[in-house]
Amino acid sequence: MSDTVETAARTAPAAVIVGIDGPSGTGKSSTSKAVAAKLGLRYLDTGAQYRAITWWMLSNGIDVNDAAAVAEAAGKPEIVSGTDPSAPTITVDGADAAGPIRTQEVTSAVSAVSAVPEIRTRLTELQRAIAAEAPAGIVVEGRDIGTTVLPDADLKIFLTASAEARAARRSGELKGKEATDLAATQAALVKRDAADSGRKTSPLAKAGDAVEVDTTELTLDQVIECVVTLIEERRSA
Ligand SMILES: Nc1ncnc2c1ncn2[C@@H]1O[C@H](COP(=O)(O)OP(=O)(O)OP(=O)(O)O)[C@@H](O)[C@H]1O
Ligand SMILES: Nc1ccn([C@H]2C[C@H](O)[C@@H](COP(=O)(O)O)O2)c(=O)n1
Repeated sequence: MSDTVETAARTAPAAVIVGIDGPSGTGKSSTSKAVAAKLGLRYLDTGAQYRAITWWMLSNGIDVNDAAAVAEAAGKPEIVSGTDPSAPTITVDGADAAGPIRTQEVTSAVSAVSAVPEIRTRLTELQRAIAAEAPAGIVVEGRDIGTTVLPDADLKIFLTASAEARAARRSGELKGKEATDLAATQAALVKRDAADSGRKTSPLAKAGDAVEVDTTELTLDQVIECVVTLIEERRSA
């Protein structure tokens, strides 16, 4: 090994694996993307993968409430995630799925599809493979990253926020909506959280060794700063 290569190997920080979990609208995606971009890490949105497979089921006429039919089709679509935090991508069988996976139809169906064990096994394997290939490390966000997908992650974060704050954030994304929509948005968030927390296989849950960050009263910049500080502390420990 040349001196230069040897010095670089000694000084380059080891790959860092970060898992960020939490209920819907707590800021997982915004925080994870920004933290990964700041620290030169890859970024994986596992919710986008569950949405993508749900979109494929709906597009192929599979009844998402028929767990046996969903399980039988679980291995069929090819899901590919691009992990550049400044331009994350998701394709299904080669087609760009970034737009279609955000429709109300997919949002309403995704909890049923993601409760099917065969779906979880398939995507958990994919997520572990992506994390293992990230040279400098990766920020992976979802619902079961700390408990199931990456139980040996260097840092686990569990983001929370009040249902009111999360609904207000989501409504802010949909400018021009009436006040009554805020209540409907909150009810939909709470319903999806209950389904995600209540399923048998790898439910939404805080890992025992995760750091909980309540973002209700924090700006997004404050949450990003907090997570960056926690990662730097782990790296220097
Ligand atoms: N601390 C914060 N303060 C104010 N707004 C925030 C904060 N964190 C995130 N947001 C905003 O809240 C909305 C939801 O954030 P984001 O999509 O990151 O949440 P999420 O936890 O990934 O949600 P989901 O699980 O539904 O994908 C976005 O519009 C984002 O800009
Ligand atoms: N690790 C994960 C990530 C997501 N899901 C399911 C449950 C969510 O309601 C849905 C969509 O996720 P979002 O885009 O809102 O982050 O996907 C899961 O079960 N496990």
